Amino acid sequence: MKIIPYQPDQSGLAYSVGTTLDRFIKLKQSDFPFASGELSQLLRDIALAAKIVNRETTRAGLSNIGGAFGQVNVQGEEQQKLDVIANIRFMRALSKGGEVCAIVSEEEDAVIDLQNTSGKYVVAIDPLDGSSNIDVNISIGTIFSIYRRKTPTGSPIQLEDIMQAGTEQVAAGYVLYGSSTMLVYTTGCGVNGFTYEQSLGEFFLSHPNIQAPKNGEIYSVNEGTQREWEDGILAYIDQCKDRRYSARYIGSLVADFHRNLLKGGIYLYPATKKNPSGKLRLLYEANALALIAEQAGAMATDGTQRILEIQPTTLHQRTPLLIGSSEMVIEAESMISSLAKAPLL
Ligand SMILES: O=P(O)(O)OC[C@H]1O[C@](O)(COP(=O)(O)O)[C@@H](O)[C@@H]1O
Ligand SMILES: [Mg+2]
Ligand SMILES: [Mg+2]
Repeated sequence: MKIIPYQPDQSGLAYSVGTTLDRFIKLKQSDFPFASGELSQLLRDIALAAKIVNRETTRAGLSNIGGAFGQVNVQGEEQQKLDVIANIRFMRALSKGGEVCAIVSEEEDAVIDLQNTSGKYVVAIDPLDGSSNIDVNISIGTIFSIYRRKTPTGSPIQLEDIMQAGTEQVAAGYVLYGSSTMLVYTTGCGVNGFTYEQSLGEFFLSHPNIQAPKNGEIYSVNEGTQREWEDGILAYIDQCKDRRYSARYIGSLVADFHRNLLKGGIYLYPATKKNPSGKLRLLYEANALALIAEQAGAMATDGTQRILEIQPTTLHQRTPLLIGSSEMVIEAESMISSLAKAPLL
């Protein structure tokens, strides 16, 4: 009988493709020498809620949870039933874990104080992104940002715990409920993507150390709003067309961002007459994706300023967003600054 030693993975990484999210989180905890494991547990709580929301989204067409909820949220947008369900699922997961003291959600007017003064973390979340796509079976997502609270634990939460710039995020991620379900996140040490294996109920590492292409040939913008763009945006999109780039726009930020992150491209949601500060929300849409973009070597700006450096002043603050391959974002930004801003029609 021959006995041979097990040959471990040759990649040189402490983890390899096929590693479960749980195991990966545990291995990565050593990146934070003083970490107590609470952030790791929080990421697991989010992953659990994502699995539940995944279950709800995949059967929405079969049950009575598709369609409008019959109310508008604080932004004046019609809530879908799944917006409300996803919000409940994430709220439950985040409040039960014990690591979180406060939550900012797209679906809640005010900050939700969990009355858990020992919780170290604040979470900002868009529980269901791209919800207008639910009933037509097109990819949707969840976006989250995690901040460490500024004030000491044991004391009531304060405004400064909530109103933190994106640079203060300790982790951020998104879940994409698409042709497969993926969870992509960063803790500031690169970006990793996990694909959900439904029958096993596990997320597995499928996209280790994601690196965004520096350049690309895809532009993503809602061209229906073109009449309201400033000159710099018009000129940049014209140039994309001159170069015969491909136009790709799903209308789910997570899905549009994810495609461009992997393939190379730029996503733009500029200011328009209807949305003079842009449409996307700083705290629970732009910041998380901006951190992921930067960690993957891409960029995110509002046209003049790095998204992560914007100091929020209101909870549901909006921002113009240009995000994606670094060379494309730099070019768009320079066209915006070189062309005098024409007043919006
Ligand atoms: O329909 P528009 O104006 O192009 O807006 C699309 C954008 O709005 C959003 O749907 C907003 O997200 P919510 O569904 O979470 O409100 C983004 O996902 C998307 O990129
Ligand atoms: Mg959204
Ligand atoms: Mg939403």
